[in-house]
Amino acid sequence: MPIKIPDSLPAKEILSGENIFVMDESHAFHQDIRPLRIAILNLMPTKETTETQLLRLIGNSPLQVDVVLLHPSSHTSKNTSAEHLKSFYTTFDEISDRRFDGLIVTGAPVEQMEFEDVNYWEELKVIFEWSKKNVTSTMHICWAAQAGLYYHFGVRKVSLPDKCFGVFPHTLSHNNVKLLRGFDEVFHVPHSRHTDVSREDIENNPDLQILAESEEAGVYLVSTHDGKQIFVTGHSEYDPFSLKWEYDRDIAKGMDIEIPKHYYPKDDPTRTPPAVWRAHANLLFANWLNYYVYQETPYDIGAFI
Ligand SMILES: CC(=O)SCCNC(=O)CCNC(=O)[C@H](O)C(C)(C)COP(=O)(O)OP(=O)(O)OC[C@H]1O[C@@H](n2cnc3c(N)ncnc32)[C@H](O)[C@@H]1OP(=O)(O)O
Ligand SMILES: N[C@@H](CCO)C(=O)O
Repeated sequence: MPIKIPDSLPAKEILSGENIFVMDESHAFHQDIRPLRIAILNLMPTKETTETQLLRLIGNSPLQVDVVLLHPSSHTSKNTSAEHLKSFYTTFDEISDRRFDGLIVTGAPVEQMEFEDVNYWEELKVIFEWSKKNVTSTMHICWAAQAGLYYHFGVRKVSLPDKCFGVFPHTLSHNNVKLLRGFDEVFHVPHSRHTDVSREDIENNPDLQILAESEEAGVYLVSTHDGKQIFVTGHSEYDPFSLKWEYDRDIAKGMDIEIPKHYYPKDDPTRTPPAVWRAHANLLFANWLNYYVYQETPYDIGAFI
């Protein structure tokens, strides 16, 4: 939340220069407050786990948030019960005439397919197009970041020789960007994917900026200059044991998979992995909700764009 201080206090100029969010009295006086309306398009097979992870992060905010859970109507879920979807989820056609302050599109285990072979791709394209006019800011996570960068900007998806799997150190590629406010100079994020986004395509696109990256895991955070679209290639929302669970699952299937990097103490999978990315995850979501959603969205959501 912004600090409200008198218009003429000297600290105002100093803090504004440091990109600390300061709101003067006249602006604060005119600010109306209402709950935020956020939609989560959950493409993960493990929907209950993912919705819990994302709600935990969204819930860590002083703002009231009304959440609408969406699943793709063109895909029949094998791993989430129809009862769960019927009780808690809706579909895009039910909400397409509404506007949202924020939209989160999750990852999906379809990264090794062509986008066009994913059975909800046509529906997702419609949702991506709709989001440009009907959502103040959209956060795309993991596969959704690859899909969104491809759909909106033609950025290619690239296969990796080995799965990018582990918890990697990241650094900031930009200063004074609101999404990065309060980030440590080095922070950690889990990644778990077989594909990457083309850095070259992102760098050649004047509408995109790389905000954070990792020597080992590559590009992590990308945004449009206006912050309406945020692309997150890792899984900051993952629980402490998500990577362990994926690793154990793949070993049980007999897959030839490397141990997640920088995860288990001394790379020993019998030891308990510490979660070292929680603070980053909370800050990323808090910054997005505050600066890109709450501060940007109009009070009268029906009236924008
Ligand atoms: C790059 C990223 O975004 S990473 C995020 C993805 N990570 C995860 O989902 C981790 C957890 N998931 C898992 O461990 C596994 O997917 C499991 C255990 C849930 C199921 O795995 P499997 O039994 O091997 O595969 P299964 O045949 O059930 O299909 C898995 C999922 O692939 C997706 N999928 C497969 N084929 C298609 C297709 N043609 N079109 C769209 N989605 C498809 C679906 O989401 C499907 O699950 P769902 O029907 O419940 O939505
Ligand atoms: N995170 C995924 C890989 C990408 O589909 C998994 O290991 O299940």
